[in-house]
Amino acid sequence: MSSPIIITGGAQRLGRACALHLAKQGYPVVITYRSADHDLQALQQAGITCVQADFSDTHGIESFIELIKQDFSFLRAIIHNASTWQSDEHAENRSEVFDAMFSVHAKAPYLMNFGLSELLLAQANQGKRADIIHLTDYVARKGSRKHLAYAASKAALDNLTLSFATHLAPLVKVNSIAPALLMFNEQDSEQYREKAKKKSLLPPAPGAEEGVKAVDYLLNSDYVTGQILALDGGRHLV
Ligand SMILES: NC(=O)C1=CN([C@@H]2O[C@H](COP(=O)(O)OP(=O)(O)OC[C@H]3O[C@@H](n4cnc5c(N)ncnc54)[C@H](OP(=O)(O)O)[C@@H]3O)[C@@H](O)[C@H]2O)C=CC1
Ligand SMILES: Nc1nc2c(c(=O)[nH]1)N=C([C@H](O)[C@@H](O)CO)CN2
Repeated sequence: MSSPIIITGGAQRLGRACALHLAKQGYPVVITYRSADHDLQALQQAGITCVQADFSDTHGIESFIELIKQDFSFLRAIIHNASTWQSDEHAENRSEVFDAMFSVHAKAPYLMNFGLSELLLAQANQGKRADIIHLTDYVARKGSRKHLAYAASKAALDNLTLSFATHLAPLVKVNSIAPALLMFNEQDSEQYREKAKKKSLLPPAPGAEEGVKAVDYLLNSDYVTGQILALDGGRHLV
């Protein structure tokens, strides 16, 4: 029996696609969800364990860590996918936006990686692969005009990739996947979608499958760690 893979924020979009794909490969998958308005039944029917968790504060993060440590002795991987794309542009309380961005994108991965490292190392000490994957963002290295705290928090997460890769080597690989526009949101206007086409060399919004392929590549590698895998359609050259 394989050890479980944790995917935070796995009830929709990229996290959901990864969870269904990895469950189909035979991994036990544990996803976290924050709000109840998701189709969890389809995930549960696929054999995926769904755990309610909110990483907006330290108590929520530490409660989740304790729950996982109670239920499991080994972990195959942790995929830190949970995220909120919050703008600062019209924020009434920028302090709250900053804290929210850094809690989910940096503090949660930081505390979970330390809190659950024993389970990853136990997996590796059996001679099996163990991985941490941080979902970051192209804007971590470019900055953003409308999502400043978001971009800064994703940059912090990319830096944690470098530190944890060293901290957990050679037993656990730690990498980032840094997408640019992978998927549109339902509310994105036609004008926004058209404008997006000019921002990358390749057609934008390839869909969640592009992220799933990147996760598969990293999980199956034996020589990639401390890397930031850009999925940006050549945006950095535009
Ligand atoms: N989509 C894209 O084009 C791009 C995505 N990325 C990154 O890739 C990853 C996946 O993107 P995408 O699928 O669009 O992500 P989503 O915006 O769909 O968010 C994924 C999940 O994160 C959960 N979440 C948000 N905040 C919290 C929190 N405080 N505690 C716990 N869970 C939380 C949400 O739960 P709930 O719905 O229950 O609130 C949501 O279901 C993200 O890290 C994102 O930043 C980077 C660049 C481009
Ligand atoms: N948590 C999320 N992060 C991001 C999203 C999203 O929908 N949820 N979307 C983007 C955009 O696609 C952006 O890359 C467009 O330039 C960024 N991050």
